[in-house]
Amino acid sequence: MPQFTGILLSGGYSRRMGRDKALLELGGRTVIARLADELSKVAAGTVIACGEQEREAYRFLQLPQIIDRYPGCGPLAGLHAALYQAPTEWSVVAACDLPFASAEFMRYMMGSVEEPSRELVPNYNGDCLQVDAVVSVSNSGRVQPLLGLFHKRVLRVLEEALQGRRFRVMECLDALEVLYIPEAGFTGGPSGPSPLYNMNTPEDYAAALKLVSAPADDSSV
Ligand SMILES: Nc1nc2c(ncn2[C@@H]2O[C@H](COP(=O)(O)OP(=O)(O)OP(=O)(O)O)[C@@H](O)[C@H]2O)c(=O)[nH]1
Repeated sequence: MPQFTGILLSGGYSRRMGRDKALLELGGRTVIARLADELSKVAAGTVIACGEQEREAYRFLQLPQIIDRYPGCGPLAGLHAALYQAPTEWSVVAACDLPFASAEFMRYMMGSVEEPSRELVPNYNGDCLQVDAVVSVSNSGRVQPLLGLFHKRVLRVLEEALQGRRFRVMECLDALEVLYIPEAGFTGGPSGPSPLYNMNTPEDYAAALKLVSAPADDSSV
């Protein structure tokens, strides 16, 4: 299994939430602290990818902060800056709007790049291609690139997109060899909220609070 750098994506404006999503509390911890804990279970080291303006607010985590090289350009810029600095070839990224992203789910994705030979997947011609990224797909069929694994070789595509002011992560995926990992195949974690639960609005936060306070599903009762 290759080593991974953990990237905690936590810049941006949280416009829809109206306040910093990363600092919202869920189950007695801030979202960013929850995710830092999960990443620490699977990554060789974790960095916070944020803008200059978030530096102070996240200092309490005592993690290295990687500041966007393209400020104000969204998640793609955070991913780009952190991959650029990452000491490992592969990184695992989790965004602060996915508060239930779990180490178990990250391990499940990592299984797909466990052995170097498995980095090669046959395409429709039967040729073997080298995987550049592994991204998750929710049960509703939504691709979620901000819980995924990225190899440093994607930097060229990311850099070109940022230079060309094309800021959509999904658009970059089109230029990469991507392995899509369905949430549906994930059976490894404790029952609970979906690791791909997406939290962007106050309503999403209210629903997330209910999810953490819901009693654990115990089928033995
Ligand atoms: N490093 C970095 N991370 C970002 C940036 N913009 C967004 N993110 C992170 O990427 C994830 C997805 O962000 P979005 O929901 O698309 O954007 P947002 O700015 O957080 O929220 P909205 O303003 O409501 O769109 C979140 O975890 C953000 O913390 C950015 O410019 N730099």
